[in-house]
Amino acid sequence: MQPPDLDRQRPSLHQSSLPWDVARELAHAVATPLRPRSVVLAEADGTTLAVPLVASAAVPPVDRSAMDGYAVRGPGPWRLVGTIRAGSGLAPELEDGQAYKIVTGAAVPTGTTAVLPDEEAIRSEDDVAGSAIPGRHIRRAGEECAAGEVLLPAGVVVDPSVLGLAATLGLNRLTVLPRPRVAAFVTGDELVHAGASGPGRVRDAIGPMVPGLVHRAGGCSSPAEVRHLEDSRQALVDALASADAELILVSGSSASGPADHLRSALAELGAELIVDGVACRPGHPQALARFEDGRLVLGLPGNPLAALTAFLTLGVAALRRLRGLGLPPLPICSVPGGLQSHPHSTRLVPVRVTAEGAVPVGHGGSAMLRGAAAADAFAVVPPGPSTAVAVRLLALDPGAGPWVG
Ligand SMILES: Nc1nc2c(c(=O)[nH]1)N[C@H]1C(S)=C(S)[C@@H](COP(=O)(O)OP(=O)(O)OC[C@H]3O[C@@H](n4cnc5c(N)ncnc54)[C@H](O)[C@@H]3O)O[C@H]1N2
Ligand code: MOO
Repeated sequence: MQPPDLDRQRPSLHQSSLPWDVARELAHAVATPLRPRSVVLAEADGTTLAVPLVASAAVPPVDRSAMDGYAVRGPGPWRLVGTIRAGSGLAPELEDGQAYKIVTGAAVPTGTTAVLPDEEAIRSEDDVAGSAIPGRHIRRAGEECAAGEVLLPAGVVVDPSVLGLAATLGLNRLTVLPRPRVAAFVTGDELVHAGASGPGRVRDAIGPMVPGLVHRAGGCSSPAEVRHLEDSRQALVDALASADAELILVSGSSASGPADHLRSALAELGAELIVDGVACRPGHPQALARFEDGRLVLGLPGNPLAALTAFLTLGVAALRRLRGLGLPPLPICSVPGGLQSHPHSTRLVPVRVTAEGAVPVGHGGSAMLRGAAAADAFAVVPPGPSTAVAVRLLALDPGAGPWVG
């Protein structure tokens, strides 16, 4: 049974639209951080540390050579007594006047007073001479950290350097907030997934954007998870009811046309509509809803640029909270030529970020991606009667650091 009156009972989008900043903050506030779990390092990239990263032992664990050369004891010349390779165990103690040939990173024998680099060594058959400054070229045990030292606080995003550090510490697993799972559905009977657009056929431009956006925003999805749904409320209801993900994206179906079923499907499933339109251009029909079980549904407008701005506005905010992260302030940048404000809506204008400031690239209409493809960020132009000469930047890459601009 379809409840056809649900759409008519709604206030118009213009009445229910929230200011852009309010909508973004709300999307962040309504999400609940995921539960921490232990994952192997290979699965931890992009997750969030749930507990501080603590050194279980000193790094390095022993004094090591920082150069290929000779571990020596006392003043030279030294008699060569052996060779220490990268995988050699600890060599016997050095005595005054003795030297070992050694490679970078190998443990220096007890008693070593310095390492003499190859290029500073004067070699003869069994001896080596040169000027070895005491303590030079030895990486001391505990130089990087002592046992028990807190290296990173909880809340840090795990990136390749964190993974390398964890491995250096001898860890095999990390306790993290995992990447949120994101399911995605594109709707529209006119959509095709190969070949060109034409009368009655529109090439899907949103599906191909989703996996990369989701990954950069710290979620996980795969191309196989972007499913095309026929334009029917029942198909949408079934897909929403069974989607096993913390965030569900639905593109199209967000406005008030005969095939726009998102809001009525959400109502039928008892979802709470949290954002019902955002006062921004493009992207104003975007919506965010929450099921009782906590799953969030983000309605992306069908126009591709509007879908992109909606994901970067509400989707990224919700994902950050699911990952246990705050909503970072957006960097501010000057606009040399100024950008005209809209009287009631926040404008999101594709710009390139240059040394001179933000430069609009044009082609920022809601149905076109040409501007976004050439841009680094959206300039966030607040509503009002004026021309903005400085704007906040919403990065097109949601994984980019806050120093962008
Ligand atoms: N009476 C009203 N009509 C519209 C309103 C409104 O407030 N009142 N808002 C307009 C705005 S703004 C937008 S944005 C769109 C949003 O429409 P829907 O989310 O319902 O999406 P559709 O109607 O399915 O499609 C709109 C447009 O985008 C094309 N499309 C859809 N999906 C894709 C895709 N995956 N890849 C490429 N292009 C796609 C679709 O063919 C349509 O041309 O509504 C306005 N109308
Ligand atoms: O605001 Mo629509 O989202 O113009 O494209």
